Amino acid sequence: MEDATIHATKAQDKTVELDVQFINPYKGRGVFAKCQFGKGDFVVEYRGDLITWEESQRRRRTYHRASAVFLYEFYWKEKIWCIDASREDGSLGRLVNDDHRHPNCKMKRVIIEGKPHLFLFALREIHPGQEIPYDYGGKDWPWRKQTLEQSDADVESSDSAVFSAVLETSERPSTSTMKTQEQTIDADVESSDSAVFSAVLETSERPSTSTMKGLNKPERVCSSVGLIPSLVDYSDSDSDSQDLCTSPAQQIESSKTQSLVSDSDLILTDQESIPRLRRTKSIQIKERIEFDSDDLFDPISDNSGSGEEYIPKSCEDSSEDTDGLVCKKSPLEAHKDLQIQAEYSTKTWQNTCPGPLWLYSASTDRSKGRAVETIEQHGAR
Ligand SMILES: C[S@@+](CC[C@H](N)C(=O)[O-])C[C@H]1O[C@@H](n2cnc3c(N)ncnc32)[C@H](O)[C@@H]1O
Repeated sequence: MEDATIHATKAQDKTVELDVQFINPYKGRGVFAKCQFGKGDFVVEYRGDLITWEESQRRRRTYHRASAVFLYEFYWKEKIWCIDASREDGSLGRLVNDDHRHPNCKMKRVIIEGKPHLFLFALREIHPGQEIPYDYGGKDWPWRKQTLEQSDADVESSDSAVFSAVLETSERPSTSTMKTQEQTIDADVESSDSAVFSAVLETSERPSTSTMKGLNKPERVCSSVGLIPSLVDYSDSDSDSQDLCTSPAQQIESSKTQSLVSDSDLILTDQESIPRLRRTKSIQIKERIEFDSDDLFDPISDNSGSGEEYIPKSCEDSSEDTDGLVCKKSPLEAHKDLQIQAEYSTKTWQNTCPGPLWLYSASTDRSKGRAVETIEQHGAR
């Protein structure tokens, strides 16, 4: 634990013991052990901006989904907090991939000097050359639904543009003015081979998400398009001082015995359905400072409210982390982007990737609360 605290305090990774490697275009990069780790060893911190849940929701609405996946939500002091690791800052924790079958690490929330940190600890011995994965939780991650053969086929069918797009670093998106309303897309996305199709968006009031309590089980709208699972770990245990007496390995073992929260505890955020929540214990270290949530807002380079909409300007920006098939803007893919781009006004959008040019336009009849959207193919560029 001392090891973790030292690294967290210095905001340093174990660069001698860990390595980043490009795995494939589908999975992107991953973190690998260069040295042996023992069971219970601190491996890496999931470092980023500590923000409130409200701020994370705001960012989630403005981020491209490739960035939104780096928002890790967790429960602490009866509130949901978030570590936003979307910035490509060279830190390693953000690059650790998911493996729910054979994870060799586990994420633990650790409080150091009054602030929560997310640390990965080894669940067992990790040998040099092995990848460091942990269980992201939930069950809606797209790769978990795919067979190995499917993802291999995806990788093989990916072209060099895809390859370089994944290799490139992703940028923090600028701004967006997307509304916080649910959209139910009534379109036959299966008929995505047609050059032109239109979709009707029906708007509906979403329940207030300012508090978790009292939320009904969300309906899974847009399940065929735009489902973005989240990194979440909502533990409700803040009084874990007894954890100080146990090693991380013991804590990890004990957390495995905790019961899972039922599906009825799922909450819905603006663009996603959060997968099943997990209950884990936290570790408390020298809680000295009472944390003031006002300190947590880090506006970074965020221009929200400028009225500017986020438009992908490159292949990297428009990459789909969910399936890795970037730059192949089929109507289905473009349709997914509609959800990110959708706003209740008239607007146009076009993809910037090689291949056929897809033009998207949307206009809204505000009085009826309906948007009519069109995607049109304009041949190869
Ligand atoms: C927190 S990032 C991890 C780092 C990422 N691989 C990268 O290169 O930036 C999460 C993203 O990694 C990819 N990923 C993580 N685990 C994966 C897995 N088991 N199979 C396929 N892709 C995975 C997905 O694109 C996911 O959205």
